[in-house]
Amino acid sequence: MPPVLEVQNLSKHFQMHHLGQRLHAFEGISFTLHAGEFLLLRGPNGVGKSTLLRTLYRSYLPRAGQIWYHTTEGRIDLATAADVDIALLRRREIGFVTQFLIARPRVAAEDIVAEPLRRAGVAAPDALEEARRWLSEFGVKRDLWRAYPTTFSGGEQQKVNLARALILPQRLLLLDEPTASLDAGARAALIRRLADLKAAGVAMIGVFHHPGDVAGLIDREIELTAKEVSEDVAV
Ligand SMILES: Nc1ncnc2c1ncn2[C@@H]1O[C@H](COP(=O)(O)OP(=O)(O)OP(=O)(O)O)[C@@H](O)[C@H]1O
Repeated sequence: MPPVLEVQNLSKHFQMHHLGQRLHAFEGISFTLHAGEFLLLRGPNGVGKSTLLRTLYRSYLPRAGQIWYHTTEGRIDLATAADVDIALLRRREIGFVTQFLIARPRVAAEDIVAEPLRRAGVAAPDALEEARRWLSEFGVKRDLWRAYPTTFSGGEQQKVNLARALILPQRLLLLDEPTASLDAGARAALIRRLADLKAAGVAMIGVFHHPGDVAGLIDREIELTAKEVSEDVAV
């Protein structure tokens, strides 16, 4: 079986023009990830963990390196793929889970959660039933299901976000501190869901404030180390 992801010599820096400096987020990262594997990213604050996840998701472009994502039709380099291909992969195969919900005005919590299933062709009543099951699983109170999350507390928004992000198994999940500010019940529900997804073959790369939460899931770890800031000279 080919891997899901092969990352080769990936580097990223930020050009800080106002300071005349360049900040090296990470250098020469390489790893291979197969279906059902869980990779933990570790390291102190500001070392580049979120930046690496965002680069893999192609929210950021790397300075150098390849991000080979293997599909049934061959492999595609996420570092250089066309935006249209990235959009398609994000819709169908690659998920990014953060603690932040982008709540839209006047869309009910249960509709936000059901949307990925509706898009995948699931009939509306079935999608809604499944959405309610996940809202319940993550501990969102029943009387909030028809309400608009724009007014929810931070933790409630996060639960809606997780229910939506994890309702449909994807091939690759990027997890950026999804447990931050969750209560114990929701944290346990999240870990159960991640374990089920892993067993179903979903490959995952995650950053966790408390890695002990996911200790039973981790197959491999990468420790990012602090990089120097250098003078901003032309490359
Ligand atoms: N868009 C940006 N422009 C400039 N610098 C940035 C940008 N995004 C991140 N950085 C810088 O890159 C470094 C790495 O940030 P990142 O958020 O990846 O760290 P992290 O390891 O996830 O930190 P934490 O554990 O605190 O969440 C930080 O010094 C940050 O200020």
